[in-house]
Amino acid sequence: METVAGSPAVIVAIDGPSGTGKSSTSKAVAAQLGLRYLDTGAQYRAITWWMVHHGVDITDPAAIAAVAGQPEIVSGTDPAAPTISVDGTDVAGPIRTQEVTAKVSAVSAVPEVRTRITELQRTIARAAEGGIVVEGRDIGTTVLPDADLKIFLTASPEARAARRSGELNGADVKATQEALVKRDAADSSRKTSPLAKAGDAVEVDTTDLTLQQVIECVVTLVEERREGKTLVEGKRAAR
Ligand SMILES: Nc1ncnc2c1ncn2[C@@H]1O[C@H](COP(=O)(O)OP(=O)(O)OP(=O)(O)O)[C@@H](O)[C@H]1O
Ligand SMILES: Nc1ccn([C@H]2C[C@H](O)[C@@H](COP(=O)(O)O)O2)c(=O)n1
Repeated sequence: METVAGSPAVIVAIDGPSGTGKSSTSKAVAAQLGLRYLDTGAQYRAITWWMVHHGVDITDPAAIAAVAGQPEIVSGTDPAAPTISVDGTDVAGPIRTQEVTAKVSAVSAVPEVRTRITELQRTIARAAEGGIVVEGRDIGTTVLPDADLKIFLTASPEARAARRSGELNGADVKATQEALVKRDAADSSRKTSPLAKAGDAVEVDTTDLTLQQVIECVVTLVEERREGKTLVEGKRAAR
């Protein structure tokens, strides 16, 4: 399968803790290389929003599991304008509230939620004929273990908190850092498909890099992988 520009389709998995730059990097890389883009965190936020909206007790995993199949989540994968809706309602704004952020780790730890959302992610990735950048916490390990390229972004908690505080108009950096570290701990310690680096992922520490430098680094890695695929496919065609 080939992209419009004639390059082989690539599946790129980008994982890492919160605030390491996954969304900004993935969107920019996808836009630059003509790939689709999927924000899997937005999907977990969307199902969390639905649970809150329907009065489901977030502290009760059985209650969450019982209704996990009900919401219809739709993700738009244009990197220039990604969208997310639940049951036809645009939830791009509501999923970014403090309430959803505080509850998303508990909801996303429920195995029935993960099974549902993982199936959706695989369907979207399969449909992206020209290739896709998928970002999250378990993409390289669980969702797309055969991805052509796996990247694991890291950054110090201080750098991540400073970035997030800037976004939240000067919010208390210490409180932001505590909230980030708490969410990472919950996401890394859950039993089902925790936040983890795949054994074959390339780790990029973004602490002292600008966003532009990270984007350039990932674009280069994707292009190298594509060149490798072109060579392999060329050899196959010559046989
Ligand atoms: N290398 C960088 N240097 C400075 N700021 C950055 C860098 N990478 C990302 N940022 C900024 O940090 C903030 C968080 O980035 P982003 O949302 O891409 O992180 P994320 O890993 O997707 O976080 P989350 O998992 O919580 O969604 C954004 O404001 C972004 O512009
Ligand atoms: N593949 C994924 C993506 C996200 N989550 C959960 C854990 C995160 O805390 C939450 C929100 O993600 P964010 O918007 O901050 O990227 O969603 C997950 O479990 N698996």
